[in-house]
Amino acid sequence: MPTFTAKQIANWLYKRRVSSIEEMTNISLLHRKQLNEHYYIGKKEYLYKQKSMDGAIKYLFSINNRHFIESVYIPEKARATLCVSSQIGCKMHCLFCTTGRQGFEGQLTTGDIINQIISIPESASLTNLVFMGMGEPLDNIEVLLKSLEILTANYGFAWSPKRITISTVGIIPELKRLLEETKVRLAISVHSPFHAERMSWIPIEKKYPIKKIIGLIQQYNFRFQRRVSFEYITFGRLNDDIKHASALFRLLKGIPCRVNLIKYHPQQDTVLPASDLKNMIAFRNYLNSKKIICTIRSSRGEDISAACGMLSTKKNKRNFLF
Ligand SMILES: C[S@@+](CC[C@H](N)C(=O)[O-])C[C@H]1O[C@@H](n2cnc3c(N)ncnc32)[C@H](O)[C@@H]1O
Ligand code: SF4
Repeated sequence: MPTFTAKQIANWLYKRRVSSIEEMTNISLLHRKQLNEHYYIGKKEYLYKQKSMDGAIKYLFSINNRHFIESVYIPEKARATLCVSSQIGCKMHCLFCTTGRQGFEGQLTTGDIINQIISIPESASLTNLVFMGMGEPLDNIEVLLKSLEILTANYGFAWSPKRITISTVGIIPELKRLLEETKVRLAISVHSPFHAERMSWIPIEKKYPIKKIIGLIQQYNFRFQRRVSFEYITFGRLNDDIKHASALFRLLKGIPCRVNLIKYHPQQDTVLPASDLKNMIAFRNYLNSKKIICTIRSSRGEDISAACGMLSTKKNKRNFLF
């Protein structure tokens, strides 16, 4: 096919967002027939949705009719964010995370990631994307990079990379690729400034310690356009005291960043205690006094198990397997 057909196809897929090759009417009949012989458009409707009292909406998608993933639409005053999944389950087994408890069931494809964005009714109103749904995005790096290209390229959605945040526990070689090959925003899940403690909650700390992750981040410039933030779940009497706040300050010293304190969303068979708001406020105030911008992130969608770390599609196998 002539080179310009690629541009036409991208236009039909990413700008017009068609559901079938037949709809690509400026491509010749012969070429549409050839395309149909080798390809299909992976646009798929969601299976089910649930709305939270706070307005967040959780969408359930089927993957190959055998697995399930969830995405969460979060409307706010001035923005509308979609929390996207990058894997079916997760291999990282973080102690506090329901997705981690589900275990790993498979990788998503680039199509599966893009489909979450284009197949929700609120797609056109989205202003931001956060890869904070199911899975560890850097553990699916090729697919992540390809998705980011489609989202930011002129031939694709042409979004500014400033509108996209990748949240990660910090897999160092892939983190380096993300930093080198894209300009998206970064959110590092820290949760403890201490090696042994972080390792007891996030097993990958053994291989990729937070100190080394910070060492890598220090090599890049976050002073201007690009932003890095650090996510910190507060667990009652475990990591929510001033000793931790001061160690976190020393760890992050010199990096222009912000810290987001996250309320712990307990799992059914909870093993960790949640923190008091009083302690979270004291922690935040300590970091603010040290000139690190720190905020307490409000939880969204907790009543429908859509808040950070609550996504799991284990139960859907019973309800939706055909
Ligand atoms: C589900 S993860 C997905 C992205 C990536 N795998 C990561 O860990 O950063 C998104 C955020 O939710 C947090 N999280 C996980 N379980 C949580 C829980 N039970 N309560 C609050 N936040 C949780 C993670 O630490 C992370 O900051
Ligand atoms: S917190 Fe992130 S990396 Fe850890 S198990 Fe959950 S999804 Fe995976």
